[in-house]
Amino acid sequence: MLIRSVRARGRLLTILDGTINEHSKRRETPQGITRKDMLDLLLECEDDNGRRLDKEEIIDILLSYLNAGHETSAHIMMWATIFLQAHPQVFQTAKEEQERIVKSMPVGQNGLTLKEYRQMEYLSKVVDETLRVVSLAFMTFREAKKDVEFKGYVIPKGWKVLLWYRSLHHDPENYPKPKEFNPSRWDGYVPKPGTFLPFSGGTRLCPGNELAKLEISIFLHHFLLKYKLERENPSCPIRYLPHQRPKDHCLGRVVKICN
Ligand code: HEM
Repeated sequence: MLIRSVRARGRLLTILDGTINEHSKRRETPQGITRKDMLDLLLECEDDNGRRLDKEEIIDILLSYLNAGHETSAHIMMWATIFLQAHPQVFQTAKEEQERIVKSMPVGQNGLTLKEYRQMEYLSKVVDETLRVVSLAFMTFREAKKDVEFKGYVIPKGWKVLLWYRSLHHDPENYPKPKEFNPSRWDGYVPKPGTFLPFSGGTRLCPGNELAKLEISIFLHHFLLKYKLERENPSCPIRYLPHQRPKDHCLGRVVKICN
């Protein structure tokens, strides 16, 4: 297992190394770059002393984005399809919203734009509710930079604090009947500060949070309009580590329901 993962890392490093070289060369051509992407920004950014990131540092950042941004969104997409399929009424309401959005698109428009995305009010609640119930990033650590007093206790400087997001999201005082998947609980509801942190908060807030919600919503838009999920073992037990998922990896079929 360890050897395979070291080899896989080696292959990834070769690919990313090639991509960076290619990108750097393209930046030197007369046509240069027409549109900057994340790699351009990483190649350009400097600290206060004018030092730029070296190739190894850029590769580390790209790898951390790849890890942090892939499995997370994919798992939430999977759970949203599971919940939608298990709650036909929610599925129907979300589907009708997407049908309305498609109907209101200007003739000739091919594909979704931000305008349509912003109209996905109910779907956004489906996504938030999925993030809450699943709490994929269920905990993290922080270190106290100075003595901190909290609810009559002192957390001494240097101590590590374990933040258990799932217990926040499943606290019945914040979310009545917390185990229930109920997107309508978000109707007109603004969570109290610190009670909804699927992407963490503060300076380490997930930088991919808006992108994640966008890609999950686009995926669900297409899923709702054209597909359904037929699970092989709908009551399969859940495995919680490293990420929450059915033990059978959600074995089943995604079936096309119309053209
Ligand atoms: C549903 C999807 C996602 C969830 C639930 C999620 C959740 C989180 C959480 C809770 C953290 C903070 C961890 C901590 O406080 O220690 C985090 C950090 C991070 N996430 Fe996400 N994330 C998601 C998608 C993405 C995407 C799409 C990207 C990038 C394309 C991304 C990139 C990152 C990075 C780079 C960090 C580290 C930030 C730092 O340490 O300053 N995430 N994410």
